[in-house]
Amino acid sequence: MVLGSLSEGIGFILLVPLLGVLGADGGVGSAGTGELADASTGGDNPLVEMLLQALSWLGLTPTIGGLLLAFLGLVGLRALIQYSRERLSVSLQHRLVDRLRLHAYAALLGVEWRWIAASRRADQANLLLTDINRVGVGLNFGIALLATAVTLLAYLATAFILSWQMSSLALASGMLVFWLLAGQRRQALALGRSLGEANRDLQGRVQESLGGIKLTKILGQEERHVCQFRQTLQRLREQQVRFSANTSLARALFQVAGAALLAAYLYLGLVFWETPVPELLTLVLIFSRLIPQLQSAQQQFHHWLHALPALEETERLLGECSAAAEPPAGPPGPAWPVRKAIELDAVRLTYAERDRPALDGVSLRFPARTSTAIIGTSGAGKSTLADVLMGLLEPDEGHLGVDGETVTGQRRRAWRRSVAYVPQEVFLFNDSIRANLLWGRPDADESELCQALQRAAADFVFDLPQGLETRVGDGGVRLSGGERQRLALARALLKQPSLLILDEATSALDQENEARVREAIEHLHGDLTVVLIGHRLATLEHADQVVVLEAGRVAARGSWAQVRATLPGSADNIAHDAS
Ligand SMILES: Nc1ncnc2c1ncn2[C@@H]1O[C@H](COP(=O)(O)OP(=O)(O)OP(=O)(O)O)[C@@H](O)[C@H]1O
Repeated sequence: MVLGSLSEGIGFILLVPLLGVLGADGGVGSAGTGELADASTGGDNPLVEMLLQALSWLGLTPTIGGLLLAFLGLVGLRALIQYSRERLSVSLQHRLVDRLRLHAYAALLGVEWRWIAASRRADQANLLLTDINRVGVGLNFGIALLATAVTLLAYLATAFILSWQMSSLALASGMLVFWLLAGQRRQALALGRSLGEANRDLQGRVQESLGGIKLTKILGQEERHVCQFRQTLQRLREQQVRFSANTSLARALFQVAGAALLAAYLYLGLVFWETPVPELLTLVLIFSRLIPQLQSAQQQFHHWLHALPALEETERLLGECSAAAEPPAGPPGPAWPVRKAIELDAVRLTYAERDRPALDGVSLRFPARTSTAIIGTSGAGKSTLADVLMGLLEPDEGHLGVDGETVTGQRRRAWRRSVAYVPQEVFLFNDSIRANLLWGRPDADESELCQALQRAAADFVFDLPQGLETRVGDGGVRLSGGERQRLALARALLKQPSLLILDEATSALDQENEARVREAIEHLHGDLTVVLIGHRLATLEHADQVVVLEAGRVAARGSWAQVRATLPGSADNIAHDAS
């Protein structure tokens, strides 16, 4: 950067003797040889003298041809340096973007579930896809600004050596123009903020409308979505157009101010200070380069300020992620077997911005290798209980324990490796059935995959033309709800968990398949601990223990017969609702 600016400064100083030849001697110095007449070439400027001496020391005769060659060489050197700087800057930008993206992605995955559940997915997607990219672009402008600033310094230093009066005037005027454009810069910052909001809106809109596209079609609301999308796009476009107008206006103001300054310098130099023509022409040349440089600096600063809100937003979200980060996972260890029981001891948990606790002093015991059914009205706290049981949520009070060991901090992540969970809304990756199953256990072989499918009553896979290689589509859209649930159960079983939680996981099954899955679950009896949430009556009757939750509290507990006796009528109603 410094070398490039130096070459530029020296190059312009070399123009002084050249212009001296043309201006003062009216042509070449020594006829025929192209050598310069010594006194007139450098004027009385010590720096020019020094440069000429350095050239002759290098064995180069200060001829017009020699000086022009040296000038060309310096311009070439500067072009090479600029080319390398730009390449370096772009590669730095991409490396920063990739590293920041990876860091943010890992940070988002490592954050507490409570934070994830409370935050907006669109903001996280916007961080990863748009904001971090803007940070990279901002960095590129920042580096360019630094390079321009160094070049500007070199220009100024050269100009000061040639004529300190004009240089001071130029510097003062440049600072004045810069100060006058402060409003434009404030606007660039504000527009950068609004662009961030518009991007987040767009991200949210796209995610929501594509996620709910089926509902949109059923409700016949396509036009409404298009209209909302158009409004969001319009808002985004407005921000971009306003920023572009703001940048163009700043550039135009600079151009006018630059031309006015140049005219003023010429006038003052010629009429008042009687500056020698070669120096004046060099100064004109320098200033005609100085003004575009100042203009570039202003534009780069503008773009940097416009990208700054993205950096602030990235910092804010990463700060939140690090404040809400789960303790580190620790090295992967062996499966965590349950020998005696999983226990909840006086667990209390309240979600943010909620007055009422979702779980209020829940104490339960899940003996190893038995099944427990949890039922309760909607909002009673069943899913929250499941999240605590699998170590996803840390209770505010009380604790989760396995065989007497408290599962907290780092141990929560270790425990989760031994837990499998099948929710009502199954998630499948847009990949083959095989790839989806292998998420359960990456090293499972063919016979283990087949066995898991059999156990989960998912043998429909073998009748598909492409079998395990069948692609399931976005979220498994190419399969029926029941097929998705059975695949998710097969994936859970492949994990060979110590605790299997089925959260309304057979809701989409017909009676025949539900009976087959129930049979599969019954076969698991004695192998692993099973927790069934909100299941059908037939399942409840076979569970070793039934727990009824009411408003976050345990209302009844025992065998299905005991629970019915404790809560006559209401237990039946709840079970009926779940069916
Ligand atoms: N992420 C969350 N943020 C704030 N409140 C929540 C959150 N998740 C659940 N709740 C609240 O906690 C309470 C318990 O919810 P939970 O989902 O555990 O109930 P549930 O018994 O599983 O209900 P359902 O049978 O309808 O799924 C409810 O009042 C619910 O509104």
